This record gives sequence, C-alpha cells and structure tokens, in this order.
Amino acid sequence: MSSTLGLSWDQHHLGQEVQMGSVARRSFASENVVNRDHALPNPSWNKDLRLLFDQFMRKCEAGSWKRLPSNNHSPQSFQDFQTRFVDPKLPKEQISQARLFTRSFEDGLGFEYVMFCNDAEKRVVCFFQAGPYLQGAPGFTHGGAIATMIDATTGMCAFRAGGVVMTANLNINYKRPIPLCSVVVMKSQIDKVEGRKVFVSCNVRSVDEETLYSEATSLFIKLDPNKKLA
Ligand SMILES: CCCCCCCC/C=C\CCCCCCCC(=O)SCCNC(=O)CCNC(=O)[C@H](O)C(C)(C)COP(=O)(O)OP(=O)(O)OC[C@H]1O[C@@H](n2cnc3c(N)ncnc32)[C@H](O)[C@@H]1OP(=O)(O)O
Repeated sequence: MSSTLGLSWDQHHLGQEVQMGSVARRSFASENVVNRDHALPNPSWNKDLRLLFDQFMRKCEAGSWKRLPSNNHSPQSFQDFQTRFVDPKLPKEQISQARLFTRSFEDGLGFEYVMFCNDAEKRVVCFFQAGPYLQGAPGFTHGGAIATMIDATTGMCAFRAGGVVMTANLNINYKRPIPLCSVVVMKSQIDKVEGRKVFVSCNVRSVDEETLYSEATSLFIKLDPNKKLA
C-alpha cells in the first residue's frame, strides 16, 4: 500500500526498524539524550504491563502480531515529511531539540506504553501505564493524557493502513476515570477508508476487561503531498 509521500508504510517502518538496530544507542550531543526504543520493558513497568508485553511477544512469535518500536526522536525515514511539510524558516536549534511528546518524560513518570499491530486485521493494541506526572483529578489520569494516547494509538492504526496522516477529528466519551499508575488496554481498528479519509475507533479497558474507561472515534486525513500544511 502506498502513502501520499510515495513511500509504502513498509518502507517507513523498515526505516524505523532499521534505525532501532543501528542508531538506538546514539547520543545527541546537544542535550545528551539517548535516542532509544522506549517500547521495551524498563524497571518502572508494573506487573500488568510486563505480563501483557510477554503475552503479546508470544503472539508475535506466532506471526500475526508485530511489536512497534517507538523512539523519542523521529526516524530518518521522516526526513521526507520534514522536507515537504515543515517550514524551513523555523529555527534549526529548536527543531533539533524536537522530541516525541509521549517519550519526553523520564522512565516511569509519564507515558509508559507499547503498541502491537495486526496489519491483516487493521488493528493496533496499546498497553499504557499512566505515570504520576499525568495526574488530572487527584489519583486519576488527566483527560488530555488519555486523549494523547488514544490519538497516538488510532494514529498508528491509520498510518499502518493509510500512510502519512494527520488527525482531523477526535471524539472521546470518558466513561470511568482511569486510576493513576494503573495499566489500561487500548484497542483500535480501522472502520472504513473513503478516499483520503481514514475512520478509526478505539476503546480503553481495564486489564481484566471488566471496566470500560473510554470510547473514541477518530478521523485521519491522508496528507496531500502537493499541499503545504501551514
Ligand atoms: C503528526 C504527523 C504524523 C505524520 C507521520 C505519521 C507517523 C505515524 C507514526 C506514528 C503515529 C504517531 C501518532 C501521532 C498522533 C498525533 C497526530 C497529531 O497530533 S496530528 C496534530 C493535530 N492535527 C492537526 O494539526 C491537523 C490540522 N488540520 C490540517 O492540517 C488539515 O485540516 C488536514 C491536513 C487534516 C486536512 O487538510 P487538507 O487540506 O489536506 O484536506 P481537506 O481538503 O481540508 O479535507 C479532505 C477531506 O476531509 C474532510 N475533512 C477534513 N477535516 C474534517 C473534519 N474535521 N471533519 C470531517 N471531515 C473533514 C474534508 O471535508 C474533505 O472531504 P471531501 O474530500 O471534500 O469529501
């Protein structure tokens, strides 16, 4: 399947996966931040997150699911996105400090998560542990942090199916508050694709699946390579 940038998503992801191996431990002198794959267990992961990770890694061995690496810096394969869509007049020093929002916290304090995709079924699953810096109401996870993770999960689902996309609309029903430091299961799937529009839905449940925390629908638009974004 080809994306609007003329690269197939396999090429994008190949870039991501190649990068994981070759540059994963590269240090960025400007701020001494190691660009690494965060979608792997670290000591802050609780038992639930580790169990879910192990369970899905076994599914990966069986073949239908794939773990998605997640680095704090954009992979080299997104250079094309930058060249086409990012204003060249933006200050280079600040741009070189850019990092993925969800990977900008120290381990355990913010967003700890791992995503797995099943391309044949057009599904992405995310296991998310909300760290203590994501508090909204005391003891519970901030709604903006939940929205961020729903956007990231449905965005990845749309990207796997449709190439380079941006969020045009995100609707969330928050049904139950998510306890801080707990793990939730986010399941997303492509509902339909109409031209450049990719419709995705997502639900957020407790690990035992008994509690439905949130339900969401998103609309992503495949970017037109001939249109400037700003
Ligand atoms: C972040 C980039 C990622 C790229 C790389 C992907 C890597 C994936 C890897 C890892 C996933 C990580 C996940 C990250 C997740 C985070 C994503 C974000 O945070 S995105 C930031 C928030 N979103 C914006 O800032 C968009 C602002 N909006 C826009 O720039 C434009 O509106 C845009 C690009 C969305 C569409 O603009 P047009 O000019 O290309 O397209 P037009 O002609 O307006 O619309 C096309 C069709 O869509 C409909 N449409 C557009 N917006 C709609 C809406 N809100 N509701 C309903 N329909 C809408 C229109 O009516 C039109 O439909 P008709 O073809 O006429 O049938």
